[in-house]
Amino acid sequence: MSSLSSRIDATIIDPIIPTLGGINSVQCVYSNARRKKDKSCNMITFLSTLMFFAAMTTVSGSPSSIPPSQQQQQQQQQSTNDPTTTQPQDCGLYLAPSTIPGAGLGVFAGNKPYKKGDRLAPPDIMIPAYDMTWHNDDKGYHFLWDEYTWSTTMFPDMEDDIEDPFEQSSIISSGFGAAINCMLPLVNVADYESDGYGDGYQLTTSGVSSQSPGAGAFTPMTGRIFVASKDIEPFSELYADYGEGYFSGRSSYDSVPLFDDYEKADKLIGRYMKRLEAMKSNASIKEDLELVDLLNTTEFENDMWNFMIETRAIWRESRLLHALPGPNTSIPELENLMEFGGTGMQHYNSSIKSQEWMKEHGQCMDNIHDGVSNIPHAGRGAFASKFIPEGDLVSPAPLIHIPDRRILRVYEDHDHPETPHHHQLLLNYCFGHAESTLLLCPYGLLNFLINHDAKNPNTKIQWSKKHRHPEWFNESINEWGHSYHNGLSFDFVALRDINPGEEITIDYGEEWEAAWQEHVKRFDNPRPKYIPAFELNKMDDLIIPTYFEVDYQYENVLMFCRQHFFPTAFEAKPYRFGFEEEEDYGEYYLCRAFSRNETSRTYTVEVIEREDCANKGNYEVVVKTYKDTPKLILFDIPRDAFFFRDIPYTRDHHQFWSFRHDMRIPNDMFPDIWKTDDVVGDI
Ligand SMILES: C[S@@+](CC[C@H](N)C(=O)[O-])C[C@H]1O[C@@H](n2cnc3c(N)ncnc32)[C@H](O)[C@@H]1O
Repeated sequence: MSSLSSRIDATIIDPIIPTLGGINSVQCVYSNARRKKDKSCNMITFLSTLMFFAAMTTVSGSPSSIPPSQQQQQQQQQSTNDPTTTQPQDCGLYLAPSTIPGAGLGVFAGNKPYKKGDRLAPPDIMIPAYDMTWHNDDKGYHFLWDEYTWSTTMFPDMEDDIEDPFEQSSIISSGFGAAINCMLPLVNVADYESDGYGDGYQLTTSGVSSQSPGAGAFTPMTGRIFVASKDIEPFSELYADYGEGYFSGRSSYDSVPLFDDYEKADKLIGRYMKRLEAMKSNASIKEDLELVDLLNTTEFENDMWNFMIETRAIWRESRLLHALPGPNTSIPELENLMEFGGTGMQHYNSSIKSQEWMKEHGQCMDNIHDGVSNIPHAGRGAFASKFIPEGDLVSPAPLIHIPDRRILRVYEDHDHPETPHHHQLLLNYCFGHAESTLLLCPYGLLNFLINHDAKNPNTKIQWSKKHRHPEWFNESINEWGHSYHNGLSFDFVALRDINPGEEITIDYGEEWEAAWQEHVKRFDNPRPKYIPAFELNKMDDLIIPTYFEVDYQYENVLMFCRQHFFPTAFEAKPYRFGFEEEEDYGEYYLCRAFSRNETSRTYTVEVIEREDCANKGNYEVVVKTYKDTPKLILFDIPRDAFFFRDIPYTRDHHQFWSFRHDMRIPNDMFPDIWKTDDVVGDI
């Protein structure tokens, strides 16, 4: 299996907005110097230019460099005080402003250190957004979620979800996966499965069968687990690896340094420091005593460095220049950084916050854990992990905005765009209002899992006090709805004391409740015998029906027989599934059970192929032969030999009858200015 970094091509963070000084400050950096203002300014500008280009063009040699600044050291000392005794509360993970400039919020370790391999959070559920381009009539569209989603190539179970998942789908990994930022050299979080830690992902109906009105109304994909890929100090920012492709493939990240840029930056600093030394000891300069004095000041060294750094204002897209430490970095600081591991480490110390900082800026994210809901038909749910007093934060929830919910419409054909057949599953995980096209979808740990209780909810949503863009409350959706970063947040807040283990519920609103009741009333069990393949595979004692009893290989599910039960030489086309390293990897053949021996629980099996019947919309079964025999028939085949796969687009959430409705934002919370004339009638 390839590495995580090469397989991810998408996720998260808001565009990094480099914070650059203006060009004027570059031109005369020494204007405040006490002596020889004009001469020194010109001289330094000239020398700097020479040195900068000399360093840039002759980058070579090995890195060495920067030490933590004094401020960073203080902060580090604070954060390494005994965390178990000094923390205000026991919290494993925080949401707080990211260390990365312009990246919005990030996820931070709580008051305890994590060891390499430790699990960091409850598993993420994963929501597929499929065929978005096709359903939007192949037009370009704005979808902020694209910045927060992961490539489906990460998730083997997506293979059977739609026909071409790798091209057409992306996965919303709604908890950690959506909240965590990436700083390539400081990645400290790994994906449990993809990075070889084991087998986290799973498909599950969470106890809701396909015969329930809840079937297909929530995602079957869960179990994405994140672990520490190195030891992590308390209050450190957590960084996952989005892969270099994420940054190189998006113009808004043109200035984000890649690994290679940090290496070049290290070499550049090495050359720069050598040149500076050489200049100071230059024989002709040595004769000018006043200039020698000047050159030996820290001020001069800082200004030289600033001259180089502030050229970022000209070469805004230089990843290399952005890999260099910021303005006013002194020579001893550069030396220290190089010793500390090079430019890639420059934000290491600033990524570790103090307890006081976290108390002021952070919101605890780990008050809840996941499980199967107690509510009939509801799927999974969120449960209190600790006692949460009335009025306290249950969970912080940054919001991804979708200015026009019609983007989530799903069609069978495009002839009548005003009457969609269905909606993307994501709709069920977002909040809306009857008089607006706007949807606000919360992310953050397990917020997606909070279920509805109309009568006795223990939690409510309220606007957070920590919005990135509070001004949006006074602006119409047209003014901010297309911003390519998020700006609003909810807090889920306890309506009463909540005991550990209690399921967290909110009221989704009267319209949701009415729609659900109507759905339950009308639900007519459209697939009475259907069981998804991923459930059949888990049933060790499954009695395989023969094709005289049921036709499930023609509808919704395909049945395969594992190769090692077969004679070696015959002509049927084998299928290969999954990744080579996986236990199940191997050759499979489509097959069907012909008869069953009830005593030995073994089967007589025919190997088949399915052939598309043109224009008939179904398949014909061709029975395969072996050498000169008319059919390939195998005897005494045990249950273990059978393996099921879902036919694309047949899982419950693709069924047009599966329930769709957004959760509702209460009227008294919804600003009038966000109401739209163009109200969407269908939901
Ligand atoms: C925000 S999601 C909640 C998480 C969801 N239970 C899951 O397993 O992913 C909202 C969806 O959960 C289900 N749900 C939540 N509350 C429910 C309830 N009281 N009764 C039935 N289904 C419910 C519905 O399918 C709804 O569309």
